[in-house]
Amino acid sequence: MLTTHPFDDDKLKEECGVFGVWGAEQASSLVALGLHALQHRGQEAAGVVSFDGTNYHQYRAMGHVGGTFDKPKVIRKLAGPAGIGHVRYSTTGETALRNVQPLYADLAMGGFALAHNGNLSNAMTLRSELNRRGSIFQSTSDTEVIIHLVATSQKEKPVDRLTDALRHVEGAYSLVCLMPEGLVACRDPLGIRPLVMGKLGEATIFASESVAFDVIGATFIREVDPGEMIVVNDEGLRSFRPFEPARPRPCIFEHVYFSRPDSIIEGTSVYETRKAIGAELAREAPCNADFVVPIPDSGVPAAIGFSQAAHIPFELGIIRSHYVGRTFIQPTQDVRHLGVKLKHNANSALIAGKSVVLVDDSVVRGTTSLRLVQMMRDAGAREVHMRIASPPTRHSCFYGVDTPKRSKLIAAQMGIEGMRDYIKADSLAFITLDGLYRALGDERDSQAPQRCDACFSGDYPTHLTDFENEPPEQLSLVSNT
Ligand SMILES: O=P(O)(O)OC[C@H]1O[C@H](OP(=O)(O)OP(=O)(O)O)[C@H](O)[C@@H]1O
Ligand SMILES: NC(=O)CC[C@H](N)C(=O)O
Ligand code: SF4
Ligand SMILES: [Mg+2]
Repeated sequence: MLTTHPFDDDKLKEECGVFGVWGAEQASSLVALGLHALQHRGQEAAGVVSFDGTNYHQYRAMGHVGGTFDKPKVIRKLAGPAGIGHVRYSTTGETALRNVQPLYADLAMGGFALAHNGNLSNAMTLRSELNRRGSIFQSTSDTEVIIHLVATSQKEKPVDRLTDALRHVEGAYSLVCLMPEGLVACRDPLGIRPLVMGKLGEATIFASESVAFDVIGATFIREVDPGEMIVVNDEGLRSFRPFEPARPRPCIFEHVYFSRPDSIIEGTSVYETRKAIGAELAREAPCNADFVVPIPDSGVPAAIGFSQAAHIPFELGIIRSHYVGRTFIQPTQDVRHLGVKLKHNANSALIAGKSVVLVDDSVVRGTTSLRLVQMMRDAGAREVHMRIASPPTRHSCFYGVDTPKRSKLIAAQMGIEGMRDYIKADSLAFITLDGLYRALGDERDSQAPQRCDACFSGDYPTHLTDFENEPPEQLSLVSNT
């Protein structure tokens, strides 16, 4: 059986990445490079659709970008000066070729290709209605609902049909589309998922994260604003705001874990923000230890910030193998437990006899913490403390991150002392939600939070129509942070 991660069940499964180009020679080669830089956002599958002025060309495959889109014969077939691409981690619909994006449909208005990062929280409800009215779905992904809403809209112009469609959906969407008017980029009114705009020569580019511009030498221009739709074609660029204005609620977890540290979000380096979070954590939950040890990869910047603020040396007490990517052929059940050492191993010569404070960005099921605390002890650590650079993850995400059900989130099941006991650490502390906002340069407004922080607070910024009948133990709208 193929899986996307050796410990597949234990993880927040990231989200998706989108990329779009208008006005470049062989746009698909830029799309492939951009998707490569966004690979951390989705490793299940990747796809590209290009437009040569007359025809659309498409290619989708399971697995990583490299391995498919590094082949000249694949790129050559994706002809034309415009292209969009997607890397997927599924949130609705199984991991199968029919759900791999960009989705494409020949509509009465012309070709329509769509790449979506996010998740719609009323997709099931809309799908049943559309089914009843005769729509025939080709996939099980929430994203396809948008295509049927565009197809059945009564509006004249293609872009108006898209706007009309999006007025019916709820949840999170950062989209790039190829359609008769050109390349269209759009972010939901709350701006839950990121989307940025750049330039390379005459070409206009959109991407989930700015790091994708770096790899192709493009210049960052600005973020696509929450609720903004931008249409790019040979006549130029047109921006408009077709939705009711709303107070933005961008995802706070992008800063903590999802985005690459070399990306810039909301004008700030993700790396610097993570260091600031680590420093705030050190102030809120100080700890005496010989070393600060990061849990690679994503715990590293927060650990550097913690170490600098606490004046405790930073040491690589856990070494991460670079040969365990996130695509891995799962070993047989009896050797599966050995897998943990494939990714992380103790630097025993450093650790023996020392007290360490492990710093990680988040705890989901607690598997990583449990294994690594034990690994430190096996390596002879005298004391093992654990500090986490986000508040306890107590609620599931419905906006494009594949979090486990609440019943699988360790912090939804027990308090901090219970978790400390479970992972067998000498001490355990999480940054507070207010502390996290402080590290981001804000003071959290508890009546109207400036960001989506629902996985910590339970304060979901949209209706969750499809989940209204979930049992309360799976879904709680009550804040208990
Ligand atoms: O409590 P758990 O269920 O174990 O999940 C939490 C862990 O998962 C993530 O790391 P991951 O290994 O996915 O990726 P990374 O290498 O980018 O840190 C996160 O950084 C934590 O280390
Ligand atoms: N993680 C995502 O953004 C996924 C996009 C879409 N909801 C899908 O499942 O394919
Ligand atoms: S629930 Fe959490 S991960 Fe999901 S969008 Fe909100 S803050 Fe981000
Ligand atoms: Mg990690």
